[in-house]
Amino acid sequence: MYRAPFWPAPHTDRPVNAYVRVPGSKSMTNRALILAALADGPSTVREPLHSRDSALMAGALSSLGTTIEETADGAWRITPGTLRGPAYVDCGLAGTVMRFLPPVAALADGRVRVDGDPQARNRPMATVINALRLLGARLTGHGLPFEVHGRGRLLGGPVTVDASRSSQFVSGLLLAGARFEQGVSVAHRGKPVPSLPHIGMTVRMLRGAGVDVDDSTPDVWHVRPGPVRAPDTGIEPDLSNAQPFLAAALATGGTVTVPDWPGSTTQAGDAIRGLLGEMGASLARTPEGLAVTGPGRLRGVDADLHAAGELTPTVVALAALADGPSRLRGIAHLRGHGTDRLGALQRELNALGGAVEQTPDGLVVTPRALHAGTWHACNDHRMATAGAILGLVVPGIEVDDITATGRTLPDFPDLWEAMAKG
Ligand SMILES: O=C(O)C1=C[C@@H](OP(=O)(O)O)[C@@H](O)[C@H](O)C1
Ligand SMILES: C=C(OP(=O)(O)O)C(=O)O
Repeated sequence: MYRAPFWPAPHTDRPVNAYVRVPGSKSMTNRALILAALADGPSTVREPLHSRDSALMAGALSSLGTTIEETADGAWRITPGTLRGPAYVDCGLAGTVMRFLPPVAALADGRVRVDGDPQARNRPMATVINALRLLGARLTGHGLPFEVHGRGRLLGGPVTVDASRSSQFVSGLLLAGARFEQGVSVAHRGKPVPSLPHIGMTVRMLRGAGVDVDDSTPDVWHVRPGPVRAPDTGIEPDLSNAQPFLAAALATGGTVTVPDWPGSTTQAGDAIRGLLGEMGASLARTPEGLAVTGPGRLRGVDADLHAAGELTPTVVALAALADGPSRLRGIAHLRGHGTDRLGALQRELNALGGAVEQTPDGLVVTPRALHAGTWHACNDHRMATAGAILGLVVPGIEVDDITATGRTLPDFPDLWEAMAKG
């Protein structure tokens, strides 16, 4: 079996000063691909993310009959086709593929088998499968792997789901909903839905494609049936992928600038600005981009990350280096991310001498002197980048599999090494 070589995390005694351009947003790229495949004509996705998660989405849509061509400048030209099986969809470990693709597969004519990495089988999926059944689809199975037996159309209509474990359950149904005969009305019942900005992104992008969406009542979303007119879409830089680089400025007391930070955005990752500010960073929008400068003393935080849980591994890495304890709340749903992120962060940090405790809905991090050791990425891109942040200031940390970053940022090792060298 192939084993990735351990990656000695670059270490520096100097403040990092760097300018780092990050590629396109995973969440926007994969939504744009779905909308383009469901549209009534060809469209172009400019500056898409090229990574494992987006390649899996493109591959899945291609296997269902969509034509996706790469242009010389790395854009994707997408020509919708009649959706049909038989097809095989590999979700890898990508939540966006496993939650967004099945409603599209339900519109296909023929059998579609959906599977992913062995670890993906632990991710919550029953909500998607049950909702599609209630909307008129025929599926076999209760989680990955499962099969969708489509008839080329889906009735749609009202459905109630419990989306407290993932906002992606809602986004997936909304993205395909305009193509259901009755559209879709999704009502959430249960504990609060996490990652709400991501549903905001779904709604914004649907409206950009001419779809009528009513989200005026909390926890209820109506998508009217009608055509999808995918516009040519430019993808913003991935703000969740920018976070480890910005964190390097805080960890080392340096300055990191990320160009093209959007003035306004639906990306949940934008919340990193407020968190870094609370930890003591100064932030400035300069002509070059968003510049973040680390403080002399890094402060602990008490933060509710319910809306932007994907920031947790970075915030935990910084919290472990801070001058006081941190409490992170509202993130019980991270136990169902690519790995159980709460368990993994606790285990990996404590193995290096840290003091992390789990609470029912989060983590308490008490800074301690950390020592050299191996950081296990658990196939999770954000676990891998958290190990890299710690390695910048703690000598002798190696990440067991830095290729885990390939899910959303295959260039991470090169970008990080260049940043650390200065
Ligand atoms: O819709 C999306 O693009 C995403 C939604 C969020 O998922 P959860 O709601 O499952 O946290 C987020 O964590 C994930 O990285 C991307
Ligand atoms: C949780 C994440 O991804 P997903 O749910 O899309 O796999 C993430 O990117 O942090």
